[in-house]
Amino acid sequence: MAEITLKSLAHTYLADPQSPQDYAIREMDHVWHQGGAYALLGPSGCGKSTLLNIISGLLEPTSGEVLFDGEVVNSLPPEARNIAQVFQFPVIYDTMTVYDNLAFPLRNVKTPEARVHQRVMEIAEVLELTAQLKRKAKNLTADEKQKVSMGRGLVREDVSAILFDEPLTVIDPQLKWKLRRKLKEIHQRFAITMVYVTHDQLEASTFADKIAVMYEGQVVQFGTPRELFEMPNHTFVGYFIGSPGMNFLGVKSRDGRVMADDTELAVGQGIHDAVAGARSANIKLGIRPEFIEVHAEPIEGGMQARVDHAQDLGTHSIVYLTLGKLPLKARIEEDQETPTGTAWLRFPDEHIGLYVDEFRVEIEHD
Ligand SMILES: Nc1ncnc2c1ncn2[C@@H]1O[C@H](COP(=O)(O)OP(=O)(O)OP(=O)(O)O)[C@@H](O)[C@H]1O
Repeated sequence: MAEITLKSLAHTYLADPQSPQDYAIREMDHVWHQGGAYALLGPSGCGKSTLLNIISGLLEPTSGEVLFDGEVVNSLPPEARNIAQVFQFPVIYDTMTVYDNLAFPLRNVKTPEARVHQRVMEIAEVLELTAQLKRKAKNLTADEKQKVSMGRGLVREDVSAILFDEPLTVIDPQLKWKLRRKLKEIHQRFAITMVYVTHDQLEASTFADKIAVMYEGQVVQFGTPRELFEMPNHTFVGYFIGSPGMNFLGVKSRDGRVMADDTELAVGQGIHDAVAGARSANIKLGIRPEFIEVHAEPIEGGMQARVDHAQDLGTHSIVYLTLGKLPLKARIEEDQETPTGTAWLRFPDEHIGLYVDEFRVEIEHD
């Protein structure tokens, strides 16, 4: 088992890179601590698989170092790194039985047969494969094959880490939820470092204690699901996490007021000072739909907005609003009145994030 450190790591697939855009991984430093359950979350093409393949040794980075427990492993081939990897599609031996497939990684490292049996039975039980153990892998369903593939990744206790690259893609939605819970259970039982790649925020937050959000080849935030929700560090995290994502309004300071386009925003002095003091003209105010106060009647300090429509989602509604010329989304709970026509909005200062050149800045509240 190992702590995995990435030091000044960068990777490009191009022979002659000219700009940061040419890098699949832009220079980064990151630590995956021993025993953690982590997710690597980001949209298609942000560099997740590239990063995983660098850690497992399938790919050599253009620059920087990969360290396992402080030892540089850049030149070690995958088999010497002692990493188990589970891919999107099953990697199993069709002609072998399920039992032999699960036993394979253990027999490969000369594990005594009694121990092989113990481990195979244990993993088969957790993954509910016991009844299939004697069957040939080729006769299994796609779901069952992927479970065997995951079992092969999980069966060795002595691995440095287990890397999962979107392992539940081919799994039926009902079973997906169950398998995620199983993985979590396995993690808690065996305390192996696990890194789980996905583009699905729900999948990431049900599995991981901490999530690394990747965007354009960079980890833009590494935090608990709650931190990512409450304090997104980067506009991309605000937009990507949450459903719907965070509202962002381009703002500037004019005559002592905070303006979004031609609309004055009712916000505290601390926010005004931060907007006025920003070193760039790219300033965005971010507020989550959950934190916008929406009133059906005028209230003191409320900003008047037009209600365009509401989407009833059963336990809550999403209201689509226009403030001045700017579109906004707000979440209204079941027991709250959904306004029609006009609404009055308040942005509580403590729930406002301010982003300069896309990164969150500190606000000194009064
Ligand atoms: N073998 C390759 N040769 C050239 N470019 C590649 C190669 N593999 C990936 N890329 C490019 O590197 C970038 C990162 O790709 P990567 O597959 O790591 O992203 P990802 O986040 O895993 O995406 P997905 O979820 O779609 O697999 C993309 O721009 C991709 O086109």
